[in-house]
Amino acid sequence: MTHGAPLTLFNSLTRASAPFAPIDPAMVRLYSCGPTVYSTAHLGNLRAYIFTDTLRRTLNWKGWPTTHVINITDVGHLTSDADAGDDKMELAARRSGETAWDIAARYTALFKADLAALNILEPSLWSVATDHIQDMIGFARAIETHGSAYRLPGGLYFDTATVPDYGHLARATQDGPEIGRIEQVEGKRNPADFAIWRRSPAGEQRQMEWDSPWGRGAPGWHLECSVMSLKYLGRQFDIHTGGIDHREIHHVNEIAQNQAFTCSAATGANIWMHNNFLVDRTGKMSKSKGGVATLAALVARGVHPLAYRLLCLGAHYRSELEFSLEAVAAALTRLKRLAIALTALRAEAGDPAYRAVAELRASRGAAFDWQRATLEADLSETGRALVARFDAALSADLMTPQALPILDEAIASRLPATERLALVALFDLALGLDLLALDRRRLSLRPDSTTLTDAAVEELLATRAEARAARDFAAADAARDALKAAGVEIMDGDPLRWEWRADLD
Ligand SMILES: Nc1ncnc2c1ncn2[C@@H]1O[C@H](COP(=O)(O)OP(=O)(O)OP(=O)(O)O)[C@@H](O)[C@H]1O
Ligand SMILES: [Zn+2]
Repeated sequence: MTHGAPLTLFNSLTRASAPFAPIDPAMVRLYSCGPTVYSTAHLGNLRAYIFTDTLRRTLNWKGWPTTHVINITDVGHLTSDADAGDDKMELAARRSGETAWDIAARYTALFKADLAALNILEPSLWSVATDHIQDMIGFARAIETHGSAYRLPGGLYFDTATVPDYGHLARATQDGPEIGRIEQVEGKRNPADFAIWRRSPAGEQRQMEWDSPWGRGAPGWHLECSVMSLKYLGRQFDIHTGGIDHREIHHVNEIAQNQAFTCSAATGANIWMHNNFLVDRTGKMSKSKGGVATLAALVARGVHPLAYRLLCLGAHYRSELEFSLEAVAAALTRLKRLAIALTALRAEAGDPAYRAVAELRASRGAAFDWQRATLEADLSETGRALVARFDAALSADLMTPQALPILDEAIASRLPATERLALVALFDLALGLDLLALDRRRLSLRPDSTTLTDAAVEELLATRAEARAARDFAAADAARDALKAAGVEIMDGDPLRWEWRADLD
């Protein structure tokens, strides 16, 4: 059963939005290009997964169960997407002195922790590239047998002239096609041809290398995603996602390989969706930039991860989003206001346990039919109208910036508290802000820059209260100033009494 308005999604293949029609309504199949685990994901990378989580939750919200695969790229991604440079993993290993395997394990774990902190649902499957080397060799052999690949001293290369309409995805979305901007290699048949399998250079030993019909070496990054998506989701599945940088090369080459493998014009996925960049004043956020660009760095400043999720939801996924500390601090303030309203609402409603929502983390892509049936059972006409408007916003290519104000409207409405709480729980199925568990205490994170402990704050507050009682205003002011200087927000008359202020310096 599907709910509400028809879901329209923007397809980069056609440059147009169209109503979504699943291949199999009993299971929508979704693949997201995963992280290259050579360093900590930056906030831009994480925007890509907040987008896929919103997509996945929206599909579930509409009543479709999903199988969602995210891969882990732990080999084969070169420093330039244009098929040139070093393998990012090998380079990181050389620089740090750790093994490439240890680096992959560490950054995979950190990436998963970041996703959990952002309340992103676990995919149905994490597929790790180095667990699929034999599959990749088999796939590449098939491509070679079909006449779409040729051997050069450097390895096995894909012949882009052998597939129909090579580069369509990039051209469809770009005025001046630049598909040929790829490493020049002696013997390549076409400028855009790319490596499927890279031989380890003579006399050089990679940490990650395997035997293959084309010599000892490693798979190309594009090959990995073709193999893992088709293996788990079938030769034609519903939706493939990635950042907009993948639209020009990586996904173009995945499509070409899929066509060569299946001997057809089919691209592998019906819909290719791309999130736009998180940018800062200097342009696209990328791993080479230091500073505040990671989730851990935000947390160190006392900014809760869900504030970053809210910031992302406040922009449409196809728009650039400019990151600044001020913007994420404003999102934190907005989240705190929500927390205050929701704490009051829970108290008023008598805290019914919406276990269906609490158990979402384990849902692994189940349709939200169960939760929705429970939560929508007793809605009034006004409540149903709010749900319909929220649904219409989401259904218009995931227009979260228009869905968020409807949440505020529901909370501020004159509906009974239990109904307002049900609406919050419903909307949170799609928004994933963990709204029922939000409280201000949880949102108040101690910035690393502060010199005070919680106990020291309590002590200074007690000193201030005593000084005030004794009408020693100088001492009271001194205590207040010390607290302020250490990043404490004093909230007289508030049951919380104080909280940490995010450090924006
Ligand atoms: N600034 C950004 N904003 C949004 N998405 C991004 C940004 N940078 C990368 N992505 C996306 O993040 C996902 C993970 O990419 P991956 O881990 O391979 O990053 P990367 O290419 O190594 O990062 P970088 O571009 O910083 O070197 C991809 O879908 C990629 O398109
Ligand atoms: Zn990919």
